[in-house]
Amino acid sequence: MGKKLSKKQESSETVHSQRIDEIMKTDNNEVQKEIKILVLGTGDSGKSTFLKQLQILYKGGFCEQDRFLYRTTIRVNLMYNMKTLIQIVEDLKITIQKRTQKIVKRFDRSKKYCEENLTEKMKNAIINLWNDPGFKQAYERRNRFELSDSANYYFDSCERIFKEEYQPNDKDILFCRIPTTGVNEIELEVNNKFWKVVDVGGQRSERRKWIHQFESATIVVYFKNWRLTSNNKLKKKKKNHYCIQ
Ligand SMILES: Nc1nc2c(ncn2[C@@H]2O[C@H](COP(=O)(O)OP(=O)(O)OP(=O)(O)O)[C@@H](O)[C@H]2O)c(=O)[nH]1
Ligand SMILES: [Mg+2]
Repeated sequence: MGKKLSKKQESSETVHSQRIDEIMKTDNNEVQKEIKILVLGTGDSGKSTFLKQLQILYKGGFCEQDRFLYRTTIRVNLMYNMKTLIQIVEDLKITIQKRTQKIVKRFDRSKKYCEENLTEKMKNAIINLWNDPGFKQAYERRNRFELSDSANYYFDSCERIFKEEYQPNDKDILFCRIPTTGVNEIELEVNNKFWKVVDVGGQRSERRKWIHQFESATIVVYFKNWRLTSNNKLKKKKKNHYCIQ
């Protein structure tokens, strides 16, 4: 009797154990299925650009609402970039044409640009200034200043960007710089696996938030800004101005 009961007990324990094994296997598979990639790096190193590329490659690109939001930023950035380039021309005392000097004097150097500054006059001013070889020379020397590497792309596209019906294409969006505050996430399903890619802000004030993201990270990817290599350190001199140490 006792022997029979023990056999029953044994088989029930085996079933129980098998069940636990199955649950653990399923749980393990679930955990393995979601891979969290934490993207770290200093500001302007290309973290958010990487997420945009993933959006294009795996999520069907950008919706109309996204494009509309980028449109305003691209236009406003374009004006700020020209304002910075004028500052570079002046600071470096680069020779520019007489006709261009007049445009510089009349250039609207607003503290805060918005869509209202997008006038025909502004568009012509940017195109004319950019056509001056002195401005191209200033752009080549931008590494001493806070001017985006993609500024030339937007200056070249000024006519198109100022058009009323302008809708940014994927390249326009990839080049658009918006410093991240907080956390951006994108979830993807690739090769039967779920990937969560987490992008954080790399500006100094944002870095204290990184610690909260490490816990469940499977992979950490660190992006490096080529401008900030040890031989090419940028030291802030005054607002918007950097110099190489
Ligand atoms: N030419 C070129 N430009 C790039 C490349 N990757 C990124 N950029 C540009 O460099 C800038 C990087 O900006 P973000 O991707 O917003 O940088 P980030 O690391 O997210 O910066 P924070 O959000 O401030 O931490 C953008 O203007 C991009 O267009 C690249 O491979 N080639
Ligand atoms: Mg970013």
